[in-house]
Amino acid sequence: MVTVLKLGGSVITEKDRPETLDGETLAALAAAIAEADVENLVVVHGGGSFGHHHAAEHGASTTEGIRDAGGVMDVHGAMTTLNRFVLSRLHAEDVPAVPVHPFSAAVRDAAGDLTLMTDQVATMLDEGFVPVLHGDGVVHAGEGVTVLSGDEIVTELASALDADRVGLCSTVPGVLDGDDEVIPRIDAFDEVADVLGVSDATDVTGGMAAKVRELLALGSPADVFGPDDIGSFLAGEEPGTRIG
Ligand SMILES: Nc1ncnc2c1ncn2[C@@H]1O[C@H](COP(=O)(O)OP(=O)(O)OP(=O)(O)O)[C@@H](O)[C@H]1O
Ligand SMILES: C=C(C)CCOP(=O)(O)O
Repeated sequence: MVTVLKLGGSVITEKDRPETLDGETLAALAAAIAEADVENLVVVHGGGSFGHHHAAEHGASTTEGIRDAGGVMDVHGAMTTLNRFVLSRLHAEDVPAVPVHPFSAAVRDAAGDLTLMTDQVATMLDEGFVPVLHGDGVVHAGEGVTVLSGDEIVTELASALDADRVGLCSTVPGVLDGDDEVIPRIDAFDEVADVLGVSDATDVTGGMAAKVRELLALGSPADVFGPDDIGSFLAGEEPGTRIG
């Protein structure tokens, strides 16, 4: 049984303050992961105020690339810094977390289609590690380096590893309707298109609307929930919004 869990950048960082960690929330999430102790867990984290801030400054998105190495390193470097913070909080809870930097393991072709290497992730699981991937830059034929969202990594991993459970922990308790109530289930984009928006903070990968689109394309169910529900998700429940 494989579980893919994304820790949203909006949860583990202060998304409206450049390169600012939300250390307290990250520590609480790490403690919940340690306590649940699920087998075959892959963690992916988003960019928050680390990746999105630099990507926006360089005019980068999932389709618009960066062509200079300094710009690439601003984005990738900020994401590896955030990855270090995530790893160290997990290590503090004795979770056997190890890094995987997607910049060196992925490519987009000229049509924008992604190839992500996942054999190393599968072997890390077999060897008892918890691989920790993250949103990153990705070399993109004809564009230089574009942005690779953690959400896209989640769906790629879920398919490649044939994941049984997929969870996205964001800053909201689920996908919200027009009255800010959690929508329990989404089966089609059109059902919710008018309430879905981008992120409140700087975000180059499309916020909740892009997340729902990406998860519907996965073809198996995924749960979107808030930080208070991570324990419930890891215990096998279905908190928040079930998508697909
Ligand atoms: N209908 C909606 N329901 C819930 N959130 C919504 C909705 N429409 C827009 N949003 C915004 O989407 C945000 C979640 O998307 P975002 O991409 O910021 O999440 P994340 O994955 O946690 O962060 P990151 O992209 O940095 O990893 C919410 O914080 C909210 O601002
Ligand atoms: C902005 C960068 C580099 C990563 C974005 O990943 P996301 O926060 O999961 O959308």
